[in-house]
Amino acid sequence: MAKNKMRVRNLDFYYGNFQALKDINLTIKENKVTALIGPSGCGKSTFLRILNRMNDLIEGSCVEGEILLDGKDIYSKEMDVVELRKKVGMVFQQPNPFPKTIYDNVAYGPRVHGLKNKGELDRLVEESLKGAALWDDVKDRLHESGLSISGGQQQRLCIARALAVKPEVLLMDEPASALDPVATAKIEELIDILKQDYTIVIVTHSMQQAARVSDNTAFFLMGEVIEYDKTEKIFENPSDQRTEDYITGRFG
Ligand SMILES: Nc1ncnc2c1ncn2[C@@H]1O[C@H](COP(=O)(O)OP(=O)(O)OP(=O)(O)O)[C@@H](O)[C@H]1O
Repeated sequence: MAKNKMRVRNLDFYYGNFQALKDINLTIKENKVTALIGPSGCGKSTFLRILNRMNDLIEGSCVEGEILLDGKDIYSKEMDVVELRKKVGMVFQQPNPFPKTIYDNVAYGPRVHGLKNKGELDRLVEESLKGAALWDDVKDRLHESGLSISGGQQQRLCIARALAVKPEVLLMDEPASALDPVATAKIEELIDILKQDYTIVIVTHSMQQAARVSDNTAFFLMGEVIEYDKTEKIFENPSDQRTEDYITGRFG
């Protein structure tokens, strides 16, 4: 039985007066891939961002309920948000390397957290690029711009940048939707490898992708989780008619 890595209880979320998430309860299992699916605007990205408090800066937003990481409430006063984001990293839809060298992109996080030793940084950059299956592509051009490589490579660079601070959970918001099929397949293969060491939560618009990469799937609809179960169950024998309608393409 996989351990619970994150646990969400009775979560409500508001943008001002608009309630974007309603009474969400779900558990994210360690070293598994959890996919969030559902039609546009149903709250998937909002939910993902709550998991590392990326929504904190949105004026007028309000979180109610409990979100636990290893049993600790991430919204409690004692929680250090910088430490939280180190543990719970994020990769976005559009590859967004910094306009810096490949090396400096990966070294950025560790440097912010105080690592100065060149030998250690070199090792960490190599290890992170290997972890993101990018080392062989870029090992001879570490001092070229992170923007000089292909879109798929840029996305793997962003994954390497996230891995460099040694996170425990990786949040991915449609990480392959801006990529071609070959680059997408590489990201999917990588996700399969990364889950040995990390807990992954991925938002995807592609049901095929959710079916291919995830262990568990949550179906969101209008701010609610309609069904959350093992991925095979969701796709082969969903319990709720609305899930079935969505996965068979009857709406959304
Ligand atoms: N900053 C914001 N302020 C106000 N409302 C917002 C904000 N961000 C999102 N919303 C609203 O919250 C709801 C959920 O949005 P969210 O982006 O989480 O959905 P989603 O399922 O990720 O959609 P998509 O698949 O299109 O990215 C939508 O109705 C959206 O318009």
